[in-house]
Amino acid sequence: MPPREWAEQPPSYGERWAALRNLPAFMRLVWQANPGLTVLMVALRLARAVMPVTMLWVGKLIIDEVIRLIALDTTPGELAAWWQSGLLGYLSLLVAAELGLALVSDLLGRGVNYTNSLMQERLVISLSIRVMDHAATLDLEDFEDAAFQDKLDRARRITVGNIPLLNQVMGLLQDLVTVASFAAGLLIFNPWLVVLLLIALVPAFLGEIHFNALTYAMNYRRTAERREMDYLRMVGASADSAKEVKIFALNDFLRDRFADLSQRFFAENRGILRRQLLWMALLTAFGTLSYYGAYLWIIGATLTAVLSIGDLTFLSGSFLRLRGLLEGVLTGFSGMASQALRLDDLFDFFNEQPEIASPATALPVPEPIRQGFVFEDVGFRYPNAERWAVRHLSFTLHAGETLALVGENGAGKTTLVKLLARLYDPDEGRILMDGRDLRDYDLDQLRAAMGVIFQDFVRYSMSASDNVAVGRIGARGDQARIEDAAHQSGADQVIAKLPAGYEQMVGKRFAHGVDLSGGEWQKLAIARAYMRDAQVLILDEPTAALDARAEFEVFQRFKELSEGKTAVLISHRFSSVRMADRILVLADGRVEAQGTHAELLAQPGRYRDLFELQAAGYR
Ligand SMILES: Nc1ncnc2c1ncn2[C@@H]1O[C@H](COP(=O)(O)OP(=O)(O)OP(=O)(O)O)[C@@H](O)[C@H]1O
Repeated sequence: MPPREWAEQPPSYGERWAALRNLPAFMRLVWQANPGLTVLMVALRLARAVMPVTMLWVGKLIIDEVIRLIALDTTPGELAAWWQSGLLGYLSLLVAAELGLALVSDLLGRGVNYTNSLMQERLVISLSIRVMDHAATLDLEDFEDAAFQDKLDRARRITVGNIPLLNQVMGLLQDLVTVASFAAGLLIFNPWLVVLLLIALVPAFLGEIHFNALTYAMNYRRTAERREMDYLRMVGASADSAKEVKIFALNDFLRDRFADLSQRFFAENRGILRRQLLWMALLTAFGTLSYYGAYLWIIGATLTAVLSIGDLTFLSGSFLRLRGLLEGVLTGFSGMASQALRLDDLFDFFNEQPEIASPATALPVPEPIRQGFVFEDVGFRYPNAERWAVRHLSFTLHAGETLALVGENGAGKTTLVKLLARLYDPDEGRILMDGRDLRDYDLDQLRAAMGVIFQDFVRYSMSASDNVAVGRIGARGDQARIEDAAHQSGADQVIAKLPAGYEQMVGKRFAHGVDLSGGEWQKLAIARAYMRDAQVLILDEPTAALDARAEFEVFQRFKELSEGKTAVLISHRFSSVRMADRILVLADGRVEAQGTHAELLAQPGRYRDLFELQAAGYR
């Protein structure tokens, strides 16, 4: 996929037409969303497409027949006499046919709407699921990359609401068949009529494409701003930020920033719209002149008896419809091209492949892990970051031991944990598990063997029970296990106070949701670690909001329950850290010192300094 340099310049005609290459893939998505419905939708459209010309032709036959009848030498005066004369047989047949066609056409129209709406829903559901599934396979690194976020954002925008492209493609197919049927009718009379029509329309068509391209390019260029606008709108009016917005009186600041961005957007948009107005008015006037040229020929040919009155009505009817139809087809085409261009975003996103994946022949993760993990001179730098988050990091995490990580903010503790869980791969050095590179193992099994609770764990707006169950979502139905996990983290006491207990919706996002305190959320999150029951348990400071006693208890219990398991805990509280079998002091992304609490206190250094600082605070 070419990167989008369009940020600087609008897509060319070529690029827009090239985007139509996405249509087969798009129709495949439609087909996969529901094959039966797709067939029905196409069949109804095709049937509907040939109705207008058929009806107009029958109309022409009716007029010619009426004119033939009234021109007869002996015509009855009364309607009843007409009826009895037996002359109206053919005419009645034609009128009945016209009525029948009108009824069927109506029914087909409703059928088309029905299948369309259903198909829309199906497609939105199926695309949303695909986007979610695919996003789940991608690397964490991708999500931290702004360009990727823009891409994801655009892909997601396609899957929310309705997907105009489906209607456009189907409508266009229908219109094209209708146009072909009318054009065939015109050809019978005079091929030049068709040529005249095309000449009238092409300039307007190109104009339309051009302006669509400009608008798309502008929207594309402004993805980042649009994201910021969405963000401002959200921060300005959301439950999560309401508290701070009030306290800091941020509303005016947020609103002005939003207004400023949207004003720039608006001004640029208006510029394009004005130019479009001018050009399109000119081009359309040119088209109208050509139509009326054709019209003059039709009138002349009828006066000179080249055409019958029936032919005249058929041709003028065809002309009127064709004009509308062709304009529709051409604008439809250009609209479709710009929608198809947006599909590039979706397919780009689907083409994005994760770098962190299982190797072709993956090793199974040993059970139990016998030796543990060895970091060998590991270095890692976040994408686009100048600084190494960790570098020359070497240490061993023995199977079955509890290791604590301490260090000041930014020392690299969380990064170490992310590397251990293979959310990232090291840029330098390697990490071994039981003597083999972590990258050699099956990724799914590796992740299943790890239970990590991060400091910024997710507060799911779901039931309390589900908030625990996410630790091992496969066991969601196992209430006893959920309650046991909640008991071990102390979350059971939090849940006991909720009006609906385990079924209580927590979080403020939905009606009836009960919000929890920071510490209460943390207890729910820590229960996930017990729910998971993984070989390696990692708590990355999810206890910061707990009071000292609660944290002590959490870690005490964690230590007991992780007996024989490999565990890593990160905390800034020494009362908790000292429980670990071994402590690693990190500074500037490397190991500065290690040992037991007693050993580290016995030597001068950062650990003793920090410990004494904290102890002094409590005295
Ligand atoms: N997603 C990220 N993108 C870029 N840089 C990052 C990212 N996350 C962390 N860093 C940087 O990497 C370094 C190590 O961060 P890390 O989160 O591992 O520290 P930490 O020891 O866990 O800190 P804390 O005690 O504050 O949680 C820091 O300099 C930080 O700024």
